[in-house]
Amino acid sequence: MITIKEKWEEIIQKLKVEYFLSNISFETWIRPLEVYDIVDDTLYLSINFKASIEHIQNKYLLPLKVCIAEVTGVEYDIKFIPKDVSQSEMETYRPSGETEYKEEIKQKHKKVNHIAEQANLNSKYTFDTFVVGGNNNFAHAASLAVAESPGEVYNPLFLYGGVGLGKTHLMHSVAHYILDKDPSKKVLYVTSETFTNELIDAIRIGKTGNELAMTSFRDKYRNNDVLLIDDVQFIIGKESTQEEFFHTFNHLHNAGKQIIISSDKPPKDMETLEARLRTRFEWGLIADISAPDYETRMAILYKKIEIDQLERYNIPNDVIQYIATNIKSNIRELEGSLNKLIALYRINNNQKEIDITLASEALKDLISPDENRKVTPELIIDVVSEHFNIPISDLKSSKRNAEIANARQIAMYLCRKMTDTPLKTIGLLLGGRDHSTVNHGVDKVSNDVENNETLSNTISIIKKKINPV
Ligand SMILES: Nc1ncnc2c1ncn2[C@@H]1O[C@H](COP(=O)(O)OP(=O)(O)OP(=O)(O)O)[C@@H](O)[C@H]1O
Repeated sequence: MITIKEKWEEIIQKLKVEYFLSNISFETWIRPLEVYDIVDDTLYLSINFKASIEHIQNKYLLPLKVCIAEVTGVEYDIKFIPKDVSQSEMETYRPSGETEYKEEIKQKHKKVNHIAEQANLNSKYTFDTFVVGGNNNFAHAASLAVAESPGEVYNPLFLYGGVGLGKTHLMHSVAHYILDKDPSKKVLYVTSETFTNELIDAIRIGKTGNELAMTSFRDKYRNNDVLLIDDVQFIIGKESTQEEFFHTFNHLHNAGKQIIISSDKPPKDMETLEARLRTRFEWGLIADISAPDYETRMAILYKKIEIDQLERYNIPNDVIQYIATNIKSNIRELEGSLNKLIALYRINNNQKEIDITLASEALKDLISPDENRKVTPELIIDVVSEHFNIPISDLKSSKRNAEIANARQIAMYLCRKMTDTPLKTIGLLLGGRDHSTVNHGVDKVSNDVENNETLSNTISIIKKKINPV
């Protein structure tokens, strides 16, 4: 309590700076807040007017939580109460009974988690797990503003930046935040690949006389309060997809629904994007995410250690610094190297110490950001695994279920088409398969790709991920 009171000025000044509060907002809403009491993990803040509670709750609850946690190191639940509340009234603001309260929260979480899953959201991608640094603070503040007032402030919100820098993480954070506040909101996250493939299917089925296919496609995408489209660069050059997306966009925008888009570049640099879509993308706010600086990389590594409970490995500081120094331009790789380090340590039955030597072994296959990305079979297998969200170990295993077998054959096909690697070597890299199995896989995908437009779309997207140039 004393710490919070002592640090209160520091906390609210941090909030003002980091969340770009105007003087007026700061003086009206934040300055009058006072620390009233702390009970267990709940911090009670008093407010001048009862009527302002809802507004402050909606606008400033999360920023306050974040700043208090950053300054004091403690995450509190926050409750706002009117300034002149009496002790007996105070009880009405407290949770009625600890057990019922916890049960209520648990049930709410369960319900929201289920809704988030249906919206295709990754439960790990929230504002709480997102590290804010100089590279992303503008995008973060914009995302938070959209999360607080969807459809009202920046519409669309267009996030762009290089591979693995947190665009998807931020989009999902906004969606989780909105659902947490109001689980009745309809939220949908899709990649532009899914949008394109579903459109291709709807058109194909429509041609067989089934008119409902297109209607249900449109219902799915237009009947939302928040639509998130990831990696929109992959719809470029596909006329019918751009056309349909244009109408989806207009429909949602006219209805005041929030659209969030991510891309690897800003609209002005998307050369073959139709002009009418480009202008629309520029209507709202465009925010970029760049590569993180050293301090942010360190903070991300520490956050990951905390979230994945890796403290028990006692990873020395110089090892963490070594990773942060060497992996500079892709946060996915930053996280990957930490995972690889732990995997190496465990493979060696915890015999080898976690030190710089082990770390350099873990990092040796990672592409140096300064070098041009060389297309190797290893890289292809990596990208395919990530694209289909299937672990590399499954691609190499003897598992034969359709999803895995399909991804494995696509990896074979791409290794053959994009590199000079002999069939035998591809087979070895994919779990010791013989060259005739690889040959069969390559032939199968080569044939299917001729007749299957969704497969062809998927493969062209994976190719761009492997070699963006
Ligand atoms: N600021 C951050 N704090 C914590 N984790 C982060 C941050 N930025 C990215 N990450 C993590 O890095 C990984 C890659 O991020 P994400 O998938 O959001 O990148 P992306 O920009 O969407 O990449 P792509 O261009 O490949 O779609 C994720 O695991 C994400 O949680």
